[in-house]
Amino acid sequence: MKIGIIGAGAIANFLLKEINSKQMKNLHINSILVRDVEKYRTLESSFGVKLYSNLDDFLQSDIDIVVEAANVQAVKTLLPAVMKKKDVVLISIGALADAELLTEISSLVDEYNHVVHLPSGAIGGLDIVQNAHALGSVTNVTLTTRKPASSLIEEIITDEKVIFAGKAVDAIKQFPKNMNVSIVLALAGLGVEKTNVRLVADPHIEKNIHQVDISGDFGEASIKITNNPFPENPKTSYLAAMSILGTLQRMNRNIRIGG
Ligand SMILES: NC(=O)C1=CN([C@@H]2O[C@H](COP(=O)(O)OP(=O)(O)OC[C@H]3O[C@@H](n4cnc5c(N)ncnc54)[C@H](O)[C@@H]3O)[C@@H](O)[C@H]2O)C=CC1
Ligand SMILES: O=C([O-])CC(=O)C(=O)O
Repeated sequence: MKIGIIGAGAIANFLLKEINSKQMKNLHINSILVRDVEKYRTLESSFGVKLYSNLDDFLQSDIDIVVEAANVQAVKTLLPAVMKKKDVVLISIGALADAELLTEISSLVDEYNHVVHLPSGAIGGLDIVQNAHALGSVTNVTLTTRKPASSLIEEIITDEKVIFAGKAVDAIKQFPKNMNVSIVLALAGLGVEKTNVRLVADPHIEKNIHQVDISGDFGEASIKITNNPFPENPKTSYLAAMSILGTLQRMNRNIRIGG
């Protein structure tokens, strides 16, 4: 499968190393869309890719699928045009908290028949939420995220501080680089208005910890993921990048595990 990536940050570089440098079977990154081609020119020789700054040229290049690894704003701006031409894997899923964009994307899926893949990113438990919600009988989904205080706030604190408590739809507005997980969780179940979120800045941790609590007719579940952060971008968990790779690898398989 030939891949085009939007963005050239921590996640994109991880994918370039794992897929192109290690010559991963059945996957190859051919094209990267950036805003400033000169800034990233060395990627061409290091990883054998071609850089584009024009979306149409990028979409017309030799790629089967687009992987977005940029940010929420880029998804809002670029996704409708991408979906008319290619299947897409999104990691800045927070963009879909925007009800208008979600409606537009749903009608583009119907019209152009391209698939939108939403990897589980830095969390787990989406299988439980989706299955438990099959009869619409999930009553509560709460995400509690703890990140190192220095990656969230400038203020120096000695005790942990809750910096957000409320609905997923508001969490992503205030923390677009940290709360994408809350939106994939919401889309899997109760929606962005009914999925509860707490974001805690913790001066005593070095990992990104996500706790997902689910209850409903099925029973109760709690899943805690203690994520190693990316050294290049500590806001981002290593698992988020791995989840893109896993999603791409599973597309080639005919035995589907977990649904
Ligand atoms: N779903 C999840 O679990 C997670 C999602 N994320 C999302 O993934 C995104 C990427 O993460 P990282 O690679 O760590 O961030 P990063 O900040 O290292 O890299 C993002 C890159 O995208 C580029 N970019 C921004 N707008 C662009 C545009 N319009 N066109 C082309 N390039 C553009 C930036 O210049 C930057 O180089 C985050 O912003 C966040 O939205 C991050 C962690 C977890
Ligand atoms: O990487 C993480 O731990 C979660 C994250 O930043 C996001 O969901 O935006």
